Amino acid sequence: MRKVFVTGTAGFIGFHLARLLLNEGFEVVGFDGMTDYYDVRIKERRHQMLLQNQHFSAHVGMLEDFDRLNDLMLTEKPDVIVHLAAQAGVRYSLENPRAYLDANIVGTFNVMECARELAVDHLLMASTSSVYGANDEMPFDELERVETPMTFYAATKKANESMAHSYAHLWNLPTTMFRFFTVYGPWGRPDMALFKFTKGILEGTPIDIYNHGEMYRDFTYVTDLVRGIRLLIDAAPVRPGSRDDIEPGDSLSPVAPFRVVNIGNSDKVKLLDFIEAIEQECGIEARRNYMDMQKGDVPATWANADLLKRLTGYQPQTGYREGIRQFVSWYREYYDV
Ligand SMILES: C[C@H]1O[C@H](OP(=O)(O)OP(=O)(O)OC[C@H]2O[C@@H](n3cnc4c(=O)[nH]c(N)nc43)[C@H](O)[C@@H]2O)[C@@H](O)[C@@H](O)C1=O
Repeated sequence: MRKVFVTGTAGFIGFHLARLLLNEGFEVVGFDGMTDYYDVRIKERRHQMLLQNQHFSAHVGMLEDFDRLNDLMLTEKPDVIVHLAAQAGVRYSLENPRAYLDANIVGTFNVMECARELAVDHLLMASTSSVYGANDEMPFDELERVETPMTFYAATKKANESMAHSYAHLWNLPTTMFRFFTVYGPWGRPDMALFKFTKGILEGTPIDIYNHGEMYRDFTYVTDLVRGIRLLIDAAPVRPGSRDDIEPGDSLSPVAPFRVVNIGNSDKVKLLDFIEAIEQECGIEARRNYMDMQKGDVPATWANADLLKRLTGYQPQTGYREGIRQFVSWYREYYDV
């Protein structure tokens, strides 16, 4: 049985990925800092659910604590590492940039050091569509320049991509970085739009509408997203012999077994339509509070997911109405409302 070390298993995406890998017969070693950026109880519940499977083990520790992380890695000797733990969130990075520096830069460096030492078969790590920053040519594809991060969060993820490329090159470490597009679904993060809107609508409190509703996101359903990750585990990049070996449209580096891959639904949804679907699902109209654009926010994201399709044969497919239906149903059951 192959062993996968997953960081961030008490988090939203890590939880779903671990569940999928366990269902497929992998052994999963989970590592999570249980930070209190949002309600820790939901993180504990996610770990409790995973622990029902005997092939899952949960370890609590901070990425910044290299000795702890490294000791565990050396004991477990995973075949593959999927690094999802991070300080996430676009807007919080204006309030507390240091949390991003510590978790995303130092923490990711520590994971890379472990991966190098163990010479794992494949290191896969999370980046974000936020690295596309001020780019306005849509849909976003992996080959375009990403030189205009609009928040420090995006800057740390962009830095992670560069850091990882250097290690892939120097140590021949097969590395894939995912650029996620606004992921949503059951067990979602309480700081994200869908959670906040659903809560506000069900409780009858006003919800803020940024940029007067002129916002677009490529909302990606979490079950689709982790299916993409699962398939990419088996698609480790191989260092090309020369530039001519790289297929057009592939982000493979000419000098390293390294690539970045968008995982998105390839559908640009207007935020007002998204909110309307939540209202319909809840059977309650939202009290709307129109506001200006928030500092650091980007008006639109939209993924070109051709590379994911080419590498895995898979393409996310859940529409936002279905995804919202699943989320609201989970939310009502979880909070008993
Ligand atoms: C890929 C990326 O994905 C996530 O970032 P995000 O796209 O900003 O996701 P979200 O669910 O927070 O926002 C979606 C949309 O909804 C708007 N929005 C939010 N919060 C309120 C809110 O409270 N009110 C209103 N009106 N709009 C809101 C917001 O302006 C945006 O148009 C991160 O988790 C991040 O970790 C990441 O990497």
